[in-house]
Amino acid sequence: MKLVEVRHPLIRHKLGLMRRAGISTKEFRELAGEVAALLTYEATKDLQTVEEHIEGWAGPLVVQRIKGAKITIVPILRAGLGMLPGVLDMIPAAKVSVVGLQRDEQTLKPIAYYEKLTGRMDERIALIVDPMLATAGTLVATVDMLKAAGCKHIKGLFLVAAPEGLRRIEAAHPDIEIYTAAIDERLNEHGYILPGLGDAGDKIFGTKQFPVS
Ligand SMILES: O=P(O)(O)OC[C@H]1O[C@H](OP(=O)(O)OP(=O)(O)O)[C@H](O)[C@@H]1O
Ligand SMILES: O=c1cc[nH]c(=O)[nH]1
Ligand SMILES: [Mg+2]
Repeated sequence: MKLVEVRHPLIRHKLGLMRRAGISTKEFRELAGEVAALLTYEATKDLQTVEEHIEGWAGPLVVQRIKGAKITIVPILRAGLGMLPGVLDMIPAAKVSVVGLQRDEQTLKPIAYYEKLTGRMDERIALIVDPMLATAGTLVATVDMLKAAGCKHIKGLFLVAAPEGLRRIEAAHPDIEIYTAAIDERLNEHGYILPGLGDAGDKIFGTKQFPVS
């Protein structure tokens, strides 16, 4: 499985700010969008371009245009919505395919409750976005969903990933690509990533926060 930990100084700085206890909803949201944009830049490096002949201000010239790659962004509700604006800043014309999954707090198994994919998934590159890859139950179920819809080219963008989850997704779906701002140490007994970010959904939406360590 292609796994890229994007160790760019801007990303490391912004992620460091996100890890502070007591960060405000506004700050967390802004930083989630900014890191998502930087991850998108990295994850789209291999898009192919073609030459296009245009009329420029000083005469004809040849420019580059992205070669017919159709992209759909796949935010996983709810926390994935926090990364969506940053990804759309980079790819404003992308179609958005929303999926909704929530982890059961006891079993840690994902419960799927929503799926609205755009058309022609078999022709598209899917960019899954979710801040946290913990046990990977949510990601495995999402990739299952996308493959069932015919999707063949899948990339996942995460703010933080746990080694346990990375091993699980590699075993289940070795053909996908993962881009993450950080590979953290481990999961705690509640399935939260350490040092992690805490509950990313709660931080993005300003809902209640549990002590989890
Ligand atoms: O890798 P896993 O162990 O499956 O955990 C990761 C999932 O947990 C969080 O979502 P959560 O279930 O809290 O839903 P929310 O976004 O609605 O808060 C997170 O945003 C991921 O989707
Ligand atoms: O650390 C974690 C794990 C799952 N979901 C989160 O929001 N944070
Ligand atoms: Mg949550």
